[in-house]
Amino acid sequence: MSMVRKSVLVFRELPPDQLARITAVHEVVVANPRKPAERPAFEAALPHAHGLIGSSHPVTPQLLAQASQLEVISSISVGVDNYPLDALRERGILLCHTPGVLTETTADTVFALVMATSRRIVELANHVREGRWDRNIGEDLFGWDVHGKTLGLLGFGRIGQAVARRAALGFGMPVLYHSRRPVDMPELAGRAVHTPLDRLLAQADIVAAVLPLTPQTRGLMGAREFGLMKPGAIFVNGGRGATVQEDALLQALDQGRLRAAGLDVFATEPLPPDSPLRRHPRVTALPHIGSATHETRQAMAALATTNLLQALAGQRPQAVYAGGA
Ligand SMILES: NC(=O)C1=CN([C@@H]2O[C@H](COP(=O)(O)OP(=O)(O)OC[C@H]3O[C@@H](n4cnc5c(N)ncnc54)[C@H](OP(=O)(O)O)[C@@H]3O)[C@@H](O)[C@H]2O)C=CC1
Ligand SMILES: O=CC(=O)O
Repeated sequence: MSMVRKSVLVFRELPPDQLARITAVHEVVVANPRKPAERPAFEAALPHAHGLIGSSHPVTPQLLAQASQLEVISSISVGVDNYPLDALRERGILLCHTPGVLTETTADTVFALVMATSRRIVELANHVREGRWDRNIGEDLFGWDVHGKTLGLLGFGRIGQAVARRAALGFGMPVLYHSRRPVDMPELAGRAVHTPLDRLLAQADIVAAVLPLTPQTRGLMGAREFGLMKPGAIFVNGGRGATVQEDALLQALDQGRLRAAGLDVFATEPLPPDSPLRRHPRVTALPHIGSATHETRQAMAALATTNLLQALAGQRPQAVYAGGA
């Protein structure tokens, strides 16, 4: 690695072992701009930073304009919707991310939401916790089978395919998927079928979105799309909240068209206190925990640190999303 000491701004907590890898080589400021007390330190360090590493905070073009020395942003996430891609390209700044290391964990989370919504896990656990289990439950509390149901996947990249494997191989579910290009997945040998969006929505019992947020996917699921879903279908989102028009989702739930929704991601995060999604009886809401296990967050931090150090040493980083020479 390069012996030239550069300035690194860590804008989200990093595990100590990864932070130590950076401080061994570079000057480091740790300041999370989401914490008011740390905001001044973040702003003071930004103009000198050669590298940024972190996640969750949107790097706006205005913020980028203050970072005149910047060579690389290393995001501790696979999604890159928090970054101004055009401005980064114009300035030749590398954007690195963490694909692959979080795929299986995020697929587990998506599948957990499929199970939780279909079998009413949270509602029934609360039934016990709140002391309402005083006799055998009746039909009003029965759930719905997952095995054998048709799963419609919006997005069929790394995570979508990992969800499909769980569904098709573990639960005998036929899988339909929507993406711009068909994917050859011999492992599923015809059990995952590339399907136009409208047909997928009309045929799937459970629709799970694992899409990146882009100008094309923003608001993809609106009133028309929820209206095409089977009456009583379930909707799950493990990609990005803003791919869904939340008002339309709520309306589909309230009108009884959708049976339930399982959501790990929201248009605004954390979910605002007055959001009806917080307490809706047929919504299982999680605080964006797709990749949040000890093992996976450690692997993401390690990959992001490697990306950063490689970029600052003038090497091609392991996982570049965009930019650079
Ligand atoms: N909940 C959480 O904590 C997590 C959420 N995520 C989110 O999941 C997203 C997906 O991750 P990953 O699977 O690794 O990404 P990939 O890039 O591997 O997959 C993206 C998929 O989306 C499809 N896609 C992209 N644009 C469109 C479009 N306009 N219309 C239809 N399909 C489209 C792609 O296919 P094609 O290009 O052929 O259209 C591809 O199948 C991330 O970008 C991130 O936002 C990721 C990790 C954790
Ligand atoms: O949402 C998480 C990510 O890695 O992207």
